[in-house]
Amino acid sequence: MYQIKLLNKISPSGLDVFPKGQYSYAEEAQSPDAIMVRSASLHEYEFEPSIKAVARAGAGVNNIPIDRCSELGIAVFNTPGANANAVKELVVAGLLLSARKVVPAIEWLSTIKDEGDAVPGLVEKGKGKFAGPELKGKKLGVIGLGAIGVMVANIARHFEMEVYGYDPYMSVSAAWAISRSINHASSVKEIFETCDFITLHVPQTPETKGMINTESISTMKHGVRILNFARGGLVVNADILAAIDEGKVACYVTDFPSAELIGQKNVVVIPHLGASTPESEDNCATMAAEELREYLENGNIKNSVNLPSLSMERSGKVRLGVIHRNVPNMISQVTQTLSDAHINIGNMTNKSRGDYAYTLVDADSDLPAGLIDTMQKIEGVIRVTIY
Ligand SMILES: NC(=O)c1ccc[n+]([C@@H]2O[C@H](COP(=O)([O-])OP(=O)(O)OC[C@H]3O[C@@H](n4cnc5c(N)ncnc54)[C@H](O)[C@@H]3O)[C@@H](O)[C@H]2O)c1
Ligand SMILES: O=C(O)[C@H](O)COP(=O)(O)O
Repeated sequence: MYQIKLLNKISPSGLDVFPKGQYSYAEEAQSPDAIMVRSASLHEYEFEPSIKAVARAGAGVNNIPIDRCSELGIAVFNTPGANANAVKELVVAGLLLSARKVVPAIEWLSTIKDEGDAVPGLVEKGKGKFAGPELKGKKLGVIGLGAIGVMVANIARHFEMEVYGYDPYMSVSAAWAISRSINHASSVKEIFETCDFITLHVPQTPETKGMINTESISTMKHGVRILNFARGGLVVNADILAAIDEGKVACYVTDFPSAELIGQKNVVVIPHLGASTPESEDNCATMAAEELREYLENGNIKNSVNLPSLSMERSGKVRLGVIHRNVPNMISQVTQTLSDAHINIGNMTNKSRGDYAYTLVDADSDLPAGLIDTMQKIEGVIRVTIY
């Protein structure tokens, strides 16, 4: 029986992917084979030795200690694109909220709610202070052209915005999906200097952390509107609040609340609702559960963020999955261990990713006792699993 430990609320339609009688899932598990998580932080988590995989039902993996997982031989998965449409739709709302002052206007209405028949007149008299510009004809800069950024760039064209996109690592599939009418920015500086609206769609990494700060804001247009539906850490809150105070930034819309942002003028704070739709919660949970099943049952890897993608049709009697360092002589030592035990290899495949590599072997006969221990002791082998 495989045990899945749930560290966040996971959509039931994803949990239905796990066959009853073969899998159990719960918030507590004695010896979990895998973890399913959304935004809960695993940075302080003591991984049980039984854990072979972590599946993030979502996109961002900055809540997971990827390097530590790799060293423990734990495969980390995410669900690319599964919640992109939900985020895109909320970004559209964010664009409009950043321009049209709808939030403070609604708040103002509650101050005149006891004025009886005078309300309509007060509205017409007072609404002027909530006027805001249209999107049409304005320049939108999209930083990060992945699953979400491409969708945002494309839909903004339907508002007749002039769209600029920046992503030095853009994937081929994103390049196919983006509209030809999007202008290619060759540097992030070009986005900062050119655009009236800037929206962030990059992961939080050491490279992107704090990218919106006093220095970068100083290169932006006066009255720029900034949207952050990616991660709170991309923006230095104190710097953006100071820029709002000076009028340099007209509005900051963020999906990542913190105490200093809530209630501030010209800041719209949303409680991390980007992916909170039933559709995207189902998509993410289903994709994550399918990835886990494929890995736990067959050792096949799809959508891992720390190990290579690798799948092989099942053949032979026993399958071995070996996570090892990406250094010379590993494959030969793995195969030598099998040949020393007179085991014929029916099929095998290997792929590397950065410092790590993964070898899948289908053996034609049962493995003798002790073989796994012998293989596990090879220097550079991190984890050996039988499937
Ligand atoms: N608000 C939410 O609920 C919510 C939901 C989903 C994702 N997110 C956040 O949004 C991020 C993007 O999600 P996605 O699904 O589009 O991911 P993605 O991996 O499809 O796209 C990220 C893109 O950023 C690009 N990139 C990386 N570093 C860059 C840099 N320095 N400059 C420019 N581009 C860079 C990558 O090349 C990639 O194309 C996630 O990492 C996550 O942090 C938030
Ligand atoms: O990176 C993501 O996928 C989002 O931030 C969604 O997070 P959530 O699953 O906690 O809503």
